[in-house]
Amino acid sequence: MANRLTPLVAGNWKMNGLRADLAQVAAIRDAVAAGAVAGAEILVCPPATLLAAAAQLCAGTPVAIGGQDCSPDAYGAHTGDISAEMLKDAGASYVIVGHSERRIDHGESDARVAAKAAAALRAGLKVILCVGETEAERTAGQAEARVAAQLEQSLPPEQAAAGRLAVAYEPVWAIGTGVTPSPRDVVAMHGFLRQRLKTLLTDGEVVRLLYGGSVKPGNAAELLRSPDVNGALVGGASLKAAEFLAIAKAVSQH
Ligand SMILES: O=C[C@H](O)COP(=O)(O)O
Repeated sequence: MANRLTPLVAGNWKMNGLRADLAQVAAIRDAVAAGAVAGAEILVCPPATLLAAAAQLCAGTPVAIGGQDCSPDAYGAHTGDISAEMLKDAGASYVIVGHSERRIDHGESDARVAAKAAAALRAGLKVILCVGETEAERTAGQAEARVAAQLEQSLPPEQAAAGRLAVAYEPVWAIGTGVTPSPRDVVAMHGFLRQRLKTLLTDGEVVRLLYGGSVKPGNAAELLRSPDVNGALVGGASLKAAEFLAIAKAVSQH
């Protein structure tokens, strides 16, 4: 049966944004509060330096704020790291874990990603777990095997995850490149991930599956229209409120 889950449209600002850019968060908040994207849940994940201020701007509104990563540890001698508890305390309700930029830049293993997801859930956050194959893996016909392995090995414990997990499929070769899979390939991979989730989790049918990788206002409707695509994880196009809102509108109108 096709899923009819409330779509989640998440903006990942990555290492972008100064205090002046909080005006974009305020613009998103105002548009969402005015009902511009009714039918979709909206999340902004600014850099850690802006998280508390963004959360303050959006307090009491439907716009959620999230972190881009968290430590597997709750506190301690881990210079530069930020715990899930700290994100929660700053006003976050979500955190992204296992983004390919973290996996590649910081050598994060599936086991470490799973520990981060578990830590986030323990702290009371919702989790967006990212998976995705490289171009070489796709060319070698290993895309499904790769994302299946990442999914299985990065999942937090089932009981903790219930109702608080989303999975983002982000082919590494589509991130920030302007190149996307065909809508047909997105449908195929999301269908595959849905089947895997149903095998791995009792609530696998209702875990939202987001697509990420060069989503823009011009391609959002086409890329995100399948019933197993339950939203988007948007990078570059989330930095400007107008572009992000245009994507959210395209998603919410499905
Ligand atoms: O987390 C977001 C993704 O990595 C997609 O980034 P992008 O929209 O800039 O391609």
